[in-house]
Amino acid sequence: MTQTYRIATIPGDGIGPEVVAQATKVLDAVLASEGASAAYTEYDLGARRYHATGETLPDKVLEELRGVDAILLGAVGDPSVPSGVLERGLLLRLRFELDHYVNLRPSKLFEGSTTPLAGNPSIDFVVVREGTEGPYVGNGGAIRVGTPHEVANEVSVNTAYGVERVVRDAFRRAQARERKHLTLVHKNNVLVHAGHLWSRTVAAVAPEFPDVTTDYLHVDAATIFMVTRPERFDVIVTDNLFGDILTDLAAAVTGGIGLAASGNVNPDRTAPSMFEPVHGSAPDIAGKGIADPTAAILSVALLLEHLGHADAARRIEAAVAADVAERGSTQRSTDEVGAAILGRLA
Ligand SMILES: NC(=O)c1ccc[n+]([C@@H]2O[C@H](COP(=O)([O-])OP(=O)(O)OC[C@H]3O[C@@H](n4cnc5c(N)ncnc54)[C@H](O)[C@@H]3O)[C@@H](O)[C@H]2O)c1
Ligand SMILES: CC(C)[C@H](C(=O)O)[C@@H](O)C(=O)O
Ligand SMILES: [Mg+2]
Repeated sequence: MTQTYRIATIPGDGIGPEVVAQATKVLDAVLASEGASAAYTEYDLGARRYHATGETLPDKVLEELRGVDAILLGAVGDPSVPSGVLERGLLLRLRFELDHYVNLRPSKLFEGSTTPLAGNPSIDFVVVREGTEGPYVGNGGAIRVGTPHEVANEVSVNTAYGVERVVRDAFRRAQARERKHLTLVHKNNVLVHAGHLWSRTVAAVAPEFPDVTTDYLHVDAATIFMVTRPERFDVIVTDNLFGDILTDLAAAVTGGIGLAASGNVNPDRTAPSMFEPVHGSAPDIAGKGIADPTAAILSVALLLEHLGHADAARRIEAAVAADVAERGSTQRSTDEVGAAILGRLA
């Protein structure tokens, strides 16, 4: 029987639609070779919809999305919309409502990719970024706005439940990897309330995974090691904001933001997971046809892995690796990169 997956696409803003167009071609090709297919529903969400109707994520759309097998998102955010409106009202709302508590962001240095870290072929780590708590929850406010006496708060929320479930997921992922090493990244020398909850949780869960070694780094030191000794990392578990910042840095040292993929995963499968590049809508290059679609294509690999097609995911990664190895420094268009990767899958 042919399996048809219901895939929702949210191309979004800026370069989002450009990279999603390439990613769906790859998804179709790989699923076809597995005797499966994708039935797409495209959702027009983002700046255009906001200007037309004032909506960011209508409840009806959210309910429809709950019924799909997976979501593929391009990017959200546009200079014509006040900063935060789409990011919070659409992207973060999806992550929170669909309980994407594991924001999975792998970093691998593909041979031949451009990195400031010459001669470091062994970078291969994954950041498990908490996706539903921390300073992202919108627990804040401001008074006397616009006056010299303004006070603005953005309070980080860390629950024992939320920290434990993401820490346990990170341990599981570490256990499944060759090096079996987990690094907690936080700032428990200053953020003592949240930081100590994270540290205690890692210590409490560790005995369930006796073969996994652990260590701890303050986030500022973690940025040093990510540049000077990135090979020391295997699995990193960290909070929502530290994970956001660390994964842009990780992308920069492993071939650039154009290669960095992510999965907003609901490990309990109580709602669909959502896959998207780490990068944003890149207004500076949007519409020029030069965005690198590789991150979106590698996000499709994470999507396939989540749907149980691990071999297909590996084939996409191999096609990307082969393409990156021969890229050199010539600038290619979005279509050319997509076609080259697709060609290697044929
Ligand atoms: N997941 C998301 O949807 C997401 C992620 C990050 C930022 N954003 C939003 O995107 C907008 C722009 O944010 P930003 O400028 O801070 O980050 P960005 O990731 O959009 O761009 C940062 C830099 O990286 C470059 N870049 C990004 N993706 C690229 C690609 N595929 N190929 C080649 N170059 C690429 C851009 O041209 C830019 O110079 C903002 O509205 C922001 O909130 C959305
Ligand atoms: C746009 C923003 C809400 C988002 C985040 O901070 O998570 C982005 O930077 C990302 O990394 O996906
Ligand atoms: Mg980010």
